Amino acid sequence: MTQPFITINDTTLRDGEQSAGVAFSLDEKLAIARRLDAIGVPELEVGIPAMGEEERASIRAVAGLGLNPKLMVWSRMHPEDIAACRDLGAHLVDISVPASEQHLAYKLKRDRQWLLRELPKYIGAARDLGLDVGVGCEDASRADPDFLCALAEVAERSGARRLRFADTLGILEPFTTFDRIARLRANTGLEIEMHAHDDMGLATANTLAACKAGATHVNTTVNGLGERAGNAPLEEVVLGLKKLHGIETGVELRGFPALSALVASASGRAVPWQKSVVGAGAFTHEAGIHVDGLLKHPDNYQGFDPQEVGQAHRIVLGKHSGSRAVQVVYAGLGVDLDEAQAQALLPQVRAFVASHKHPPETADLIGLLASLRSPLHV
Ligand SMILES: CC(=O)SCCNC(=O)CCNC(=O)[C@H](O)C(C)(C)COP(=O)(O)OP(=O)(O)OC[C@H]1O[C@@H](n2cnc3c(N)ncnc32)[C@H](O)[C@@H]1OP(=O)(O)O
Ligand SMILES: O=C(O)CCC(=O)C(=O)O
Repeated sequence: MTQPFITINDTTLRDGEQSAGVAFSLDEKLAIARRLDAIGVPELEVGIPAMGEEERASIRAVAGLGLNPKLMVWSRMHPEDIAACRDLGAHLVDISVPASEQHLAYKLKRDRQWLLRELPKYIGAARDLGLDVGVGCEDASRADPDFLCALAEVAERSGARRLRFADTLGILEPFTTFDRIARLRANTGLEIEMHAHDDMGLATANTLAACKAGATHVNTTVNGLGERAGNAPLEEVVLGLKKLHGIETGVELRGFPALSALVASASGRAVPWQKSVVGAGAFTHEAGIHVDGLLKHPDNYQGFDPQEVGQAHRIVLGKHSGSRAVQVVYAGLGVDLDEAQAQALLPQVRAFVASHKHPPETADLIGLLASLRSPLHV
């Protein structure tokens, strides 16, 4: 079943900040929230009130911005945690419940009956605070699917509106994700929110599969920040939904470079060069055949136009360059080279990259040309 629209619930400010060693300042949180709003992200998970007054103050401050996104906070099944969500300006609370036997028995030392019995009172307490409720099924991927359906039934009956399916350990693959979400979809009227982790590099694939199976909401983080290997990256999920499934999110893709740079700086976690969509290398070309093909027609070597995500193709010279690329790069410097001159430069470009391990910059290119034109090379 395909949804025409999926609601992005971005958790950069909650799970993203749980990335080991990351701690946003208040100003950074506000700047990230503003920019997520500016590109049209409709929901933000903004923190954990039980962490203390500083965290609550930051949640109030985000709420005080009066932005468009609905704000969600995260809570354990603790009366004090729920009480800490009072008057923060949040709209929703995700009440996290251990859904697997592993977590029930070895984390909380409880059993299924306890959870089914206790859950309604926490949902009721949160509803009494005027909050909408999502039930966050932690470790849902290892939970008994029948038990998840039972949890969904109790949650729905008790006034929750959403069930979060968390692949807490990032152990699912897309086919299983599809089956698990489709089964839930067939058994509950609740909104279903997919929360994926990238331990096996499948967070985006699992998120897209969940959407195909009937999930209505998905969690993302900018640059894929988050616990361990991170969460499903916002930029990949929005692009994948649009390009692969024709599903809209209302998120403006061209805003990604600035958002990515902001979160990289605030988190102290550089974006990997090869990172899809937002990495510096994601649209950089060196190989001669690719550059030649790209120049003849962009669609020869692009799956989508980089301008759609606020980026542009960049051509650099290197070990795998061909003469066409040499001519184009030098033309960019105002130097016209004929085919023979370009061919003559290729060995020098190769030698440069072999010794420097990076493409020649403008000054290097001028130097290479000068040495070619020096008497030694005539
Ligand atoms: C998979 C996820 O991302 S879940 C979100 C995890 N995020 C975080 O942990 C970040 C914020 N956490 C914190 O600041 C702190 O851990 C706090 C304030 C929440 C709690 O701190 P402390 O009271 O010192 O507890 P501590 O962190 O050592 O242990 C966690 C406690 O929560 C309990 N707990 C864990 N999940 C739940 C839950 N869903 N419902 C109720 N209790 C839970 C654990 O069993 C443990 O309690 P115990 O010591 O009685 O066994
Ligand atoms: O309990 C939840 O809401 C999910 C928490 C989470 O971040 C996870 O399980 O990875």
